[in-house]
Amino acid sequence: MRYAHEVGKVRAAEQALMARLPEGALMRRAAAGLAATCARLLPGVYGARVVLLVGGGDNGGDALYAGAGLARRGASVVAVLASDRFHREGLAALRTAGGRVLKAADTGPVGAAIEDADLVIDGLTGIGGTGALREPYAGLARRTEDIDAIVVACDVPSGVDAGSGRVEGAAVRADVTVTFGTYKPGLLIDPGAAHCGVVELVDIGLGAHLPDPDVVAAWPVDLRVPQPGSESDKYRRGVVGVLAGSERYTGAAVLCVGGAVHGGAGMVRFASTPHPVELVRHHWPEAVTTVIDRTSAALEQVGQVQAWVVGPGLGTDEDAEALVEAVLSTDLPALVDADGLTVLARRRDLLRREAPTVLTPHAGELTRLLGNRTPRQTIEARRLECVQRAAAELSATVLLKGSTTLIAEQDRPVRVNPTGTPRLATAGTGDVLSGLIGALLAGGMPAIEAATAGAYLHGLAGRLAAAPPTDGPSGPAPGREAPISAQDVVTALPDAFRTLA
Ligand SMILES: NC(=O)C1=CN([C@@H]2O[C@H](COP(=O)(O)OP(=O)(O)OC[C@H]3O[C@@H](n4cnc5c(N)ncnc54)[C@H](OP(=O)(O)O)[C@@H]3O)[C@@H](O)[C@H]2O)[C@@H](O)CC1
Ligand SMILES: [K+]
Repeated sequence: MRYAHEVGKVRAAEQALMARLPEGALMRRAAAGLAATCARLLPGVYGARVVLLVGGGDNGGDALYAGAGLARRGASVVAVLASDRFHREGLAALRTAGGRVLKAADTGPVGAAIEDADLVIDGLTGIGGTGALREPYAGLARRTEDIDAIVVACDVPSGVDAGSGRVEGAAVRADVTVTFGTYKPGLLIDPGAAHCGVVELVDIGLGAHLPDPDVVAAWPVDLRVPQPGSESDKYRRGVVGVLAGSERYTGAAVLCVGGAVHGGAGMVRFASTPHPVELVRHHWPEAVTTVIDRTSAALEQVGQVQAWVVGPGLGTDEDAEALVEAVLSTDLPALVDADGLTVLARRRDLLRREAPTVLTPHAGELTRLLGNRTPRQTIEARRLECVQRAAAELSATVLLKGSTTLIAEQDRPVRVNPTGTPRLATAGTGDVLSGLIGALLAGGMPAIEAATAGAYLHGLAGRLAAAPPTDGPSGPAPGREAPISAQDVVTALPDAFRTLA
């Protein structure tokens, strides 16, 4: 797992630790870690051309001390000061080590130094950055685009909001981000995450002073999907019931059952109106299908299951509402998606239940679920805060889809899915995800684990479908990317599961 803490908690931990250390010791630890990474990235430190972009706070101080360290090892270091304020001891250390200093206003020399640099350290803003970068910070951040130098962000790429990953204007795109003490949420959540490059964590001794994390990113070793044992039969492995599709919308049902069939359940039961049932039987003969009378919404017709998935392509009429109500009246884990969420937006009373409920909205669906009080754009810009609020308000496990999928449950760290790909933003992939998570729920996984593993496997399947590994001289490597369909994601799910073994 990668653990991230809110900025306030990072600061509190730093205060507690600083109180026990000599003045400036923590910054020097951070700077030493930063300099060590830079030294590793350079072919050689002696003679390397290094530019420091230095803001007015301690992030700039880190960069100055790291630059001083590199200068002492023979690098040619130039600091560019973005503000009249700067870390005085840091600048003095750099000067003593032989570093040179420019002001951001010296645009000619600054531009030339950045163009010629082998490595640029971005020390403009760290956890103290707020809102869109102002000038001259923004201009300096833009100057790092399309340059030959390796760009190393100090703690957080400047322009990225450390707490949320929000990017409101210019922001540095780093090759490597060296972060201190713990990850910050903005390093794990897009669009911020996409600005970080490779993230390296430098231990500065904060660990003992940090509380439980606020955000965690799951890695394959953390995911425990149910494995069939020798005693398993199809019923013990779990049966998932899928209620999806309607005479008008049929594809969603086929894709949702596809996700469920590949999710490791012992059996998939599918129930709908005649046309989707016919199509599902054709595509997935392994599913047990039932034509149900939508008006009665009697789930006994479908047979015994251990978890329900309801919603994709279901429609939003009264019959659909009756089905959602029937599912949420059971004492079984239930996942509600797509049209089911539109129904829930007008029937939030149905969420009052004991059994686990997983909701899988995109930003627009979450807007409706939250009573249209939070516009879609706000949800997209403040994904972390909104998913936490939704989980608390709706008393459910909420998986918010997007370029970084987030999964929240009340009083637990928010899970961040690290396997997303923009290729997954295509029709029908959400239906595959809901079927997949439903199968994992039926297999007995707790809701947050099922949602986390489902999002991980789904994202990975998308990546594998877009770029299947090809054999190269040094073993399998990702091939070139191609556009993918939701069906391709279904087909790649077994390969995604195999990576967990
Ligand atoms: N505390 C510790 O023990 C340790 C802390 N460490 C390091 O300190 C960092 C935090 O330092 P920090 O608190 O000084 O804030 P920081 O990120 O430098 O930003 C403040 C500066 O940015 C400026 N600024 C802000 N927003 C802006 C904008 N939109 N556009 C333009 N400018 C903007 C703001 O300007 P002002 O508002 O003053 O005009 C001010 O000058 C942390 O990330 C880590 O690197 C490590 O050494 C480990 C030990
Ligand atoms: K920075």
